[in-house]
Amino acid sequence: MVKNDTSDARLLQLPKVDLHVHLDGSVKPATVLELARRQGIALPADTAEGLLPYMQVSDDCESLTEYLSKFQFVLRFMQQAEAIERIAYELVEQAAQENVIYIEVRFGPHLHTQEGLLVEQAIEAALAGLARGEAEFGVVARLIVISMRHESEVVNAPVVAAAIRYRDAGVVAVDLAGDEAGFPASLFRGLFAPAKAADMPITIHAGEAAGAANIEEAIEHLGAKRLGHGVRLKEDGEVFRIVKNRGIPLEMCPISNMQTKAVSGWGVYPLRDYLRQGLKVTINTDNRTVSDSTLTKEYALLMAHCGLTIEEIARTVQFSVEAAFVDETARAALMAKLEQACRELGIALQA
Ligand SMILES: O=c1[nH]cnc2c1ncn2[C@@H]1O[C@H](CO)[C@@H](O)[C@H]1O
Ligand SMILES: [Zn+2]
Repeated sequence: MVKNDTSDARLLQLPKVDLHVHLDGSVKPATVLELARRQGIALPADTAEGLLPYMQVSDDCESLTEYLSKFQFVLRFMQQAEAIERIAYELVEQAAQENVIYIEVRFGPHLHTQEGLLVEQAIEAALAGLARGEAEFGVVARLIVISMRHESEVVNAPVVAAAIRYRDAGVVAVDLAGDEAGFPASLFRGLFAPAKAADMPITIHAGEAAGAANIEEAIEHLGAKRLGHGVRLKEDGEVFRIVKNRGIPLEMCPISNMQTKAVSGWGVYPLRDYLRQGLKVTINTDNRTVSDSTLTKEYALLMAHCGLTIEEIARTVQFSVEAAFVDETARAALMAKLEQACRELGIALQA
């Protein structure tokens, strides 16, 4: 990796926003050690280091489905409210360590009901952990509730309904995640109709493991206001124009996109082209542990491999603030923080 010392120091200091990060993909291995001990669950290794192969993908990961298999291991330890609360709190802590000022954490509450927890209890636990983190570290932290593609509507409809009920308590949006190639967006029109009707923001994982048709479907029929990944947008000029003309932000996650083989390598990663063609590109971690990611690392890799300038990185943070699911007062406060820091760091922002 090419390193530029000056820009590296500024990358760490730059205020950041993470709009796309999964709770269950961002658990610290050391926390699993403690939770396993407390919950009486046997582990395949007795050090944090030794647990990594069970929690992180390796470079030879071949697909999104292989990537998703990593989540089974960690979900075993996330079936109790205290565990969810703690992991949410620790995710805010991890974010604070690299100057994240705003984070939208997402999780699928139904994945945490294997031992009797209710969807509502899982949501409350995650919200409590985020609130504790926000109070302690000063990172504004909100929750996005996920429905999983492989789950039936009988499971997913109550998840969307619960998300809508917790709207004023810190749930800011709903999402669809999981196996995109196996379950196209068109199957979920009915599922998101209540969120649309309630004017609850919707973001959809689309154009990651399947083509641009899923992006069009997510926007036109599911009501997506933002897109998770959207890497494969370039495959269809018409869909590209829709995304551009409507200013729909892309939540791109470069390291994850390399690992799931959404693209074949950094040389053909379209993020910089999208940015230069006027799309509202944001940069996110997806899964801090599974992908071994931080925003600082994502930025450095984009500068090294795709030629992004630090000004372009800051531009994407500006897009993230604009795309955040917050009210206008909160947005203005975040923008002011970003602008102030950029002045101090000597990074020119677009007016
Ligand atoms: O990049 C991704 N694409 C699709 N699904 C994902 C990705 N990362 C995580 N999950 C899925 O979302 C669930 C809830 O957080 C995780 O358990 C995982 O199955
Ligand atoms: Zn994701």
